Amino acid sequence: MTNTKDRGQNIAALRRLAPYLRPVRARMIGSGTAVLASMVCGLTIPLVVQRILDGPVADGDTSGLGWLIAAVGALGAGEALFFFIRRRLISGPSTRIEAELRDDLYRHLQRLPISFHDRWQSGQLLSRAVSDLSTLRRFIAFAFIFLIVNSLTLVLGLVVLFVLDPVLGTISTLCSLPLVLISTLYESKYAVLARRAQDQNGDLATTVEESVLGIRVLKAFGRGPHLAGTFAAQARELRRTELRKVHVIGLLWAAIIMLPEIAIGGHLLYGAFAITDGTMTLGTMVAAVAVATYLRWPTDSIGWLLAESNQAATAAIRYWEVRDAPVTITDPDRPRRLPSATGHLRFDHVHFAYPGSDGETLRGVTLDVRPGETVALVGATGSGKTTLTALVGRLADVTSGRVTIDGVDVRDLELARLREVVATAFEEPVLFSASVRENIALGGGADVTEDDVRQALRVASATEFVENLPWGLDTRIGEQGLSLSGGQRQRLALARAVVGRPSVLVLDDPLSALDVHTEAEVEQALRSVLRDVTALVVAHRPSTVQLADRVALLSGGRIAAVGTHSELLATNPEYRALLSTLDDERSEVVA
Ligand SMILES: Nc1ncnc2c1ncn2[C@@H]1O[C@H](COP(=O)(O)OP(=O)(O)OP(=O)(O)O)[C@@H](O)[C@H]1O
Repeated sequence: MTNTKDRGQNIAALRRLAPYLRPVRARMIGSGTAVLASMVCGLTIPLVVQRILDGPVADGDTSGLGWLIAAVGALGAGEALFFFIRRRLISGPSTRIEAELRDDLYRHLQRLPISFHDRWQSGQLLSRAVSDLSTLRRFIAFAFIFLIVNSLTLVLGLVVLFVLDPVLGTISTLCSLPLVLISTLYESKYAVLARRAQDQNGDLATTVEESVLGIRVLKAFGRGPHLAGTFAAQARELRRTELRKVHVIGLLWAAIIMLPEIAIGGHLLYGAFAITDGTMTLGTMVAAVAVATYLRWPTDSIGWLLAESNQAATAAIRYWEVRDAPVTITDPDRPRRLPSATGHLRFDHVHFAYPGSDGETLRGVTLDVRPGETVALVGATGSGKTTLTALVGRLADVTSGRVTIDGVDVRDLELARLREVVATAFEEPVLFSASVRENIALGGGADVTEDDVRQALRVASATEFVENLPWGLDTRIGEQGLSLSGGQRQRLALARAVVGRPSVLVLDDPLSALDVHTEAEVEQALRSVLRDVTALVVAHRPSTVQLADRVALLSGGRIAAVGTHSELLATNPEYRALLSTLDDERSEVVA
């Protein structure tokens, strides 16, 4: 029952690839036909050999031998030529399909909400985007076609054997039948192991990725050997699964290899008696053995091809698991226009709960940030500041209530338009493996000019250090900008946020990695930016609070108080207490 269900699931996952195959089906059919033609050539050679043995050799008359030898040569050349044509025809389509599948996966990953990425390990996504898709390419280019062609060749070969001699045909057919039974038995076992191995590959990729990204932490805490132990254990697990796969497929192979040998043995035994009795010619027996030998590859390969197909089905299932993940943050059906945003940002009775969590993180936040105003968001750690800021650019959607810009619910705006209006700089300034210019331009869409980039650098007080980089704006910064200091990365992230001249700027503790001197510089620059935009700034330190016109205190999932820094200091004990801990942390850091 389960087998049938699994097989159904496997086939369904592979059938869903049909739209990708359709545009290249002519080439695929051409490739299949070429390989079939190649095999027909191969299968015909034994029949010519039969003619040679039963004709010129038996009669002692070599007059027609030349043509027959030429025919063998031509068939051999045809076999090779058709095989070559197959390869030429299929390599383009299979790599094209792989690229399209990969493109679509990547595009989908970009559209999936942050909640999806929170749940999924990046290594699992990586292994699906890389190794699973290579498995699918191999399947399309090879296993898929050969599974069909080899089965056809097997049937064709059996027909030839029947024509040569019905008994020989029956012997080979009887030896082929157990193949079906063995393959069915083995298939479900192998499918489970294939899935396990592919998942374990993903886990391994996650460990490698995390340890590379976190290499500083691991070194600083001397935890490298510990993680190496974890990695080795995972690698051993994977090896065990691979060995079990080899064991299962080994049994199948042993059976599959044995069957054609038994058939050949049967042919020789029967043929020897039949020739002695005079009911069979030597040429027929040699031809039959040659055909049976030729059928060894189509038969032997079935096990391997089934393994490849199984692996491909697992890869397809894993691929569709990601592609089927719903895109929950989408463009509205009827987007509203926001011609020129003034940047009036409002949170209106906003509630938010993380999927799967027991309680709400935000329980009715109402906050008004007027055009051009800067509001600092202050709250204890874990109070929901980052969560609240994520709702502005729709990195997550409110559970209830609404966030509006100039009176328009952010969910009613086209996402592209919303993200033009709203720019965010995160606490962790992630930079990409690209030039400084490209990293900054990323924040402003396609029409960012050189002047925009330079202006953004000035605002973020980054001009000087960028000019001092070996190739200035063209300097490639490493993965995550690892070759830059924390403060430099943060300033580039800031430049990236302001380059598109957004109306609403969301800054999640943008000054956390700056030293006192640089902080003062960036703060000064920020003041000038903040004059022109509406800004919501998560503040972890008193100096950031000073940048704001007003301060909002987030506590218990609500805005507990709003006022100027000095008002809140004077009137709100919770704010005072919070600020004093921030002050303490700050002085500890400075000390
Ligand atoms: N992806 C998530 N899934 C479930 N819960 C989450 C997720 N991200 C954050 N939380 C929880 O939501 C709460 C608020 O987190 P958030 O990061 O918004 O707080 P914060 O005020 O920004 O904290 P900090 O000042 O430490 O940066 C925390 O209890 C946190 O554990």
